[in-house]
Amino acid sequence: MTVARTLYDKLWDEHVVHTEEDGTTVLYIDRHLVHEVTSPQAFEGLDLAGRKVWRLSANLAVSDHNVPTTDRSQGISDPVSKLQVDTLDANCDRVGITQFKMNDKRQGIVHVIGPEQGATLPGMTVVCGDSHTSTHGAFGALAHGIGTSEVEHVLATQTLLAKKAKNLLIKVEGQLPKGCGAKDIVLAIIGKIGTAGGTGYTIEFGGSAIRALSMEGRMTVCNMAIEAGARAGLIAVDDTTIAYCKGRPFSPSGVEWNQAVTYWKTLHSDAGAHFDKVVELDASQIRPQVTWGTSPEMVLAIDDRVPDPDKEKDGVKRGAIERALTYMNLEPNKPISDITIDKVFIGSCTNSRIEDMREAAAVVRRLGGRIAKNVKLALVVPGSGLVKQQAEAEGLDQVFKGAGFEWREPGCSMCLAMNADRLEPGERCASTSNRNFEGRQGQGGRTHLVSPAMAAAAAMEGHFVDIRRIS
Ligand SMILES: CC(C)[C@H](C(=O)O)[C@@H](O)C(=O)O
Ligand code: SF4
Repeated sequence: MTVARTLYDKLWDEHVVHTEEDGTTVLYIDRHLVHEVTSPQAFEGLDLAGRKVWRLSANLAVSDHNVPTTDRSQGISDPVSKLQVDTLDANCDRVGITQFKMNDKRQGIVHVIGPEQGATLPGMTVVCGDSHTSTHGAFGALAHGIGTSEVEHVLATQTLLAKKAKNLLIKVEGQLPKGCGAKDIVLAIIGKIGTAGGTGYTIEFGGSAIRALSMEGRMTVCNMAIEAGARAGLIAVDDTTIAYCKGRPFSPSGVEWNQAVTYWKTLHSDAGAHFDKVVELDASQIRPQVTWGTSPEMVLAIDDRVPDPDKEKDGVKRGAIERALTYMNLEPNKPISDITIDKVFIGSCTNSRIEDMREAAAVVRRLGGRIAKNVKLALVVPGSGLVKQQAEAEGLDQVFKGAGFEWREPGCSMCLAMNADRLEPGERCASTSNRNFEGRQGQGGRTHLVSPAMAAAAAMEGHFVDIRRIS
């Protein structure tokens, strides 16, 4: 009798090259995604050791963190950003790695372009020197971030040293309320289990609410597995996965497609497979989520109030609440819907895919008019040139621009302050990204994480609004 295995067990077993007695394993890596921030020293190390890239075709590179999102015809003005982007170009040209350069239509955020190109496929091991590589787990791929020295290791050997994590199943059953989506699911999960809830585990997201999500929604959920403490998040392969992969540039075709699909259909946890921990959420109870503090677990629903530290008995937690409220400049007990904002950012590898663009544009259309007077800047930054092209073909850019939003070129943009897009000290932002740490979007900037629909509504009204009322 064969032992019932989880999806994670299957993906792991399939890629083991060798295991030491202490569990240290040499894992074969199928896809290596490369960006400009974490690769320079890796290429340098390779060079110094006189090594070559083991399997060129397994690599795909793109610059995303440092690229400007405004007119690119004049190049990059910031010297530090320019150096990083130029270095990746030079490294890829020299060793022969396929790269989508800054002015290539296919350029975009690494976690958007991998799936879009079919470079991320079910059953693969996918790594990248970036913590949000967990995104690719939405395809039933074992995907996680690695450090710069590991980037070098993967380039040189096509393998990674790893230890197996435990299995955590997060089941989200039932139907989401109107107006709620994947971002609300994952923020609610993090609110429940905390930012350390997934530490030491690979999370499999399951249940009817997860199965009902599109691939875009599934990527949003897996993207934030890392914010729940897990390096990797997974979702079982089903017809939605297979339909998404069909016909993409790097996807197999013909006989190979049929063979691949046969294998991909086995990529789910077996009935009776053992999970070390199981967490359950009722989708019908999820409300539109807004973070109020400086960690993704500091999250509440739109109809809640800012926490009151005086009501917290645990001294450590009280201190954390007080510190977060001071940084965020929020008074205890203030209704979340009364929080006014200065800027809006719709983008990032969490929420910059075509469905996110559609979701935000639909809210703008429904509310009509222009962005609120107190909103100084509302940015919409598509995740890739191809997302941008598709959105423009659908007229979404016109909807945004007509309402006073800025429609930008693809990149990480205001998700983190590594390029020209940032918050000024004290500014408050409704952001569809994944991290609300102190200074994340610019020194002294204040970030509230929300869904694309919630961000669009906040831009139009100038404060957070209950999207359920306008859905
Ligand atoms: C710059 C990069 C290493 C970093 C990451 O690993 O996630 C960034 O993408 C982020 O989101 O903070
Ligand atoms: S969009 Fe943000 S979270 Fe994603 S890779 Fe870029 S900086 Fe990191």
